[in-house]
Amino acid sequence: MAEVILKNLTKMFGSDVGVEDMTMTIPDGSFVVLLGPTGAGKTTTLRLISGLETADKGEVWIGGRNVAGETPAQRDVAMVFQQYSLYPHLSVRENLEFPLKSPILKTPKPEIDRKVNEVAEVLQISHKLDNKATALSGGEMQRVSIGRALVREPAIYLMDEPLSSLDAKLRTDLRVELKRIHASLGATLLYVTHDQIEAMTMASHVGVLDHGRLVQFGTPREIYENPNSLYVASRLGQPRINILPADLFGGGAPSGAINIGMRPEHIQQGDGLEAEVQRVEHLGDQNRLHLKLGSHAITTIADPATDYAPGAHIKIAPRNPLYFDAAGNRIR
Ligand SMILES: Nc1ncnc2c1ncn2[C@@H]1O[C@H](COP(=O)(O)OP(=O)(O)OP(=O)(O)O)[C@@H](O)[C@H]1O
Repeated sequence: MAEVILKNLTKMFGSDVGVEDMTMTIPDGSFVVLLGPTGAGKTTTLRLISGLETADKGEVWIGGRNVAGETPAQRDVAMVFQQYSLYPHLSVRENLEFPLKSPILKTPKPEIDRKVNEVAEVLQISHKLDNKATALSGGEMQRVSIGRALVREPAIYLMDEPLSSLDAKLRTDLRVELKRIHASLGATLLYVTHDQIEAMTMASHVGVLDHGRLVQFGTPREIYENPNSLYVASRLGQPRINILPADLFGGGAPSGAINIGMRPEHIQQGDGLEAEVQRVEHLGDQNRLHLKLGSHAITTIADPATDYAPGAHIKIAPRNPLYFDAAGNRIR
């Protein structure tokens, strides 16, 4: 496995920004998750690393090598797409064997069998090994395409929302498996997802993209607790952070603050301003309260034993709030 470094990488599509001046180090053995809304440049970043796309400017370094001019095969990356990409005329086993049969790798047959069986087991598709790839459900096909990446030990795995087409149970299982595979292989992974839980549970580092630019890079905890902008603060956290006028709760806001940001769990109850409960969601382990404070909607959480009903009044005050200036930059 290898460290991957992007230096001032830029890719334009006509006047549309794909990736702009991106500099990022993906440490050897890390699990980096890219977050950002649609069009932020996540897929383009993966395609530039894999060599499926050529940069206008900047460099990609894999394992200490500038890979400019190398083909995707020479770069030794394994890519998993959101949509499965299998050879329909081959069986599941043949699809899984395919990457190992590459003339560059020259993998011995017993090693191929061992790898294929092991990966099939992890992905719960052992009983389908002799099926034609087309005789599978969508979820099974996606597992085979993940398997085709996992049989190899490339410099880096590049995964573009690989679990998004799977059902909730399988997603949870595979999340755990991917994390285990990452730990046991010491693999380097760059992973794109829109799923908060995937990002928070799997990532060693999170990179947040905005219009092709990397706007913050850090551990999931750093990104969650110490976002450098309102944009980054809004990318993690479900329910989302509450963004309100900075002076809503009276003094205390630093000069230049326009907005106060309060995560749902950072609202103290029993003190402060009176809000009205609009709606309560009972989630089992917690109650989610939707409040109205003047004209503002606020979401917070409460102990599952509480029995607030719509119309009830509750006093709230910020605890460890974040403050942002007019441009959305964090000021405290
Ligand atoms: N082949 C292409 N031709 C033209 N424009 C492209 C091409 N690929 C990407 N783009 C543009 O580049 C920008 C970044 O796209 P990209 O697919 O990298 O975003 P993304 O963050 O992966 O989005 P999503 O979450 O929807 O997959 C978008 O504005 C997109 O329209």
